[in-house]
Amino acid sequence: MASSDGMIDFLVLGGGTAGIVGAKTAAGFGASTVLVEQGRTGGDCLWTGCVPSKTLLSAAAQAKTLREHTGREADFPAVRDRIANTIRTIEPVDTPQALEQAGVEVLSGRITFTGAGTAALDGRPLRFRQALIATGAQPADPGVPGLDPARTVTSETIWDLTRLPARLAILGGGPIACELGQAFARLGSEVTMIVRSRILAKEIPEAVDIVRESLTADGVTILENSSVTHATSPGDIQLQLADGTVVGASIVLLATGRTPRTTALGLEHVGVRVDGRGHVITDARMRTSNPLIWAAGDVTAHPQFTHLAGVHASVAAANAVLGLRRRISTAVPRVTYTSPEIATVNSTDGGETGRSRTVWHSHLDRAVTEDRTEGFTRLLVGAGGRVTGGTIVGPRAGESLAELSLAVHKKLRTSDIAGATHAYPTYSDGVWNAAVADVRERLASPLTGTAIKVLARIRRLAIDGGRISSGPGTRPGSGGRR
Ligand SMILES: Cc1cc2nc3c(=O)[nH]c(=O)nc-3n(C[C@H](O)[C@H](O)[C@H](O)COP(=O)(O)OP(=O)(O)OC[C@H]3O[C@@H](n4cnc5c(N)ncnc54)[C@H](O)[C@@H]3O)c2cc1C
Ligand SMILES: NC(=O)c1ccc[n+]([C@@H]2O[C@H](COP(=O)([O-])OP(=O)(O)OC[C@H]3O[C@@H](n4cnc5c(N)ncnc54)[C@H](O)[C@@H]3O)[C@@H](O)[C@H]2O)c1
Repeated sequence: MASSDGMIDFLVLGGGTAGIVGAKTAAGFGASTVLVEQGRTGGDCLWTGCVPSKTLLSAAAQAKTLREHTGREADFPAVRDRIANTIRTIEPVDTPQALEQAGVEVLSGRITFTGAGTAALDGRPLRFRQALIATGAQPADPGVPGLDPARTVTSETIWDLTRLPARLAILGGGPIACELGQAFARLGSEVTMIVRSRILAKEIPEAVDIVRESLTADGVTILENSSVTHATSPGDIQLQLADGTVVGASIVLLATGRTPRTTALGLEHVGVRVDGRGHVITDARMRTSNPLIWAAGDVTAHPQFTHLAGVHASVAAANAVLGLRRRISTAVPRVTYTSPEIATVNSTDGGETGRSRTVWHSHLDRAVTEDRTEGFTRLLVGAGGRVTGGTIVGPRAGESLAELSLAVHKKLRTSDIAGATHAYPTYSDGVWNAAVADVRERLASPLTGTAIKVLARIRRLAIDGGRISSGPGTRPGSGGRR
């Protein structure tokens, strides 16, 4: 909270993941901290992002099983109730009360900067020493002429639908489109995705091919390299595509990317620069072009993930309050929670160097026992056998990713992973087997092969020369010496 002279040490703009983590970190270091939120604390992740979408995916997987086993359809209002319950269960850690308990004063309203060290909260002046911009992002509007707003939803409003759409058209092919598209198809909607590029353009093609096949098997029609020119809606919506195709829909979901919330923040009054798309520019310490103003989360140009929002905000708050020079990690993990999942760390289509080791899940015993052999585990390996990244495709691939993320973050070698025993049979065996394959191949190099032969020869000579024997009284671990 603000000190007695009204000066705030650390002012946080926005109460999503970045704002909450940044504020709690700063208050934990003893800074007088004020967080301002214009709506509900908790942000996109809790209310309209990760939490509802992962619950929906889980409910949709159960709906598919129900239909396959009984022919019965899932009850959409029950799915909505389940989402609301999940949010209610997770919400308490993000409430203003939880923040106040952590020593953060929470103010409600819309904030803008007014000058150096000053801001206005709905007209009320505030003074601060340092600030964190954590105002997030919102769905981009692709601007389709003729689209009926009453039958158009985004990732923010799709959760208000009271009935399952009979025909759902989705503009976009990123993680939002793929996750929600698969979920609604499994719940029983007829889903068509219209994508300007290919789906999941950041992921490697072999991974995307598997997910595309799975989406198609669930009944999703995917129209890639397509764009909508305009819409008409006498009766159902008709989306006119550039190639002449017409897609009919009862509801249209816009999932064409997210725009940072930087307009009307008064950034020009504090010298905070933004890039061409409106993202706040930061350095690797999360400092903006104003050395006393920091930024984290979707408002920056970093990838838009909850885990990055939290970690980057914590780095920003520690640097701001304690004057540290911490830098953000370059290991960036991400998971797309389709079935199967694509889990990746530092691997992008076209951005890979060094060698790769791939274990196809047709050779992974856990995948075989579960009849889910469509995926693979790929390790990217750099100089000296260091793990530089990787991609895993399969059920719960995100869980096996943790080991790869640690390996990349700590610059571990494949021999480190190979040397750690992994429980059998697990999907993590894929990471292990790929690491073992890499080590084996390196051992097969002429130099290492010669060294191994020399060692084996010395051992043989020692046994033949009688210096080591298996006579009675030899203790295990004594090296066999008598
Ligand atoms: C459908 C969907 C699914 C997702 N799934 C995942 C996932 O599975 N895993 C993952 O890692 N990420 C996921 N994401 C992304 C994740 O939700 C975001 O990266 C994360 O929520 C960003 O947090 P943030 O704090 O930067 O922004 P936000 O959560 O958007 O918080 C910003 C806050 O600032 C407030 N604000 C804005 N302007 C002002 C102002 N002027 N004054 C006061 N307050 C203001 C807003 O009201 C908001 O509460 C998903 C996103 C979506 C849409
Ligand atoms: N599992 C997760 O971690 C998760 C899940 C959902 C969202 N997110 C985050 O939210 C961000 C936003 O997701 P997103 O899927 O909206 O965006 P995105 O930027 O990842 O993908 C946008 C997609 O829309 C397409 N597109 C753009 N304009 C179009 C148009 N006019 N017509 C048709 N297609 C068009 C692009 O080709 C692309 O496929 C993601 O980048 C991700 O960081 C993460």
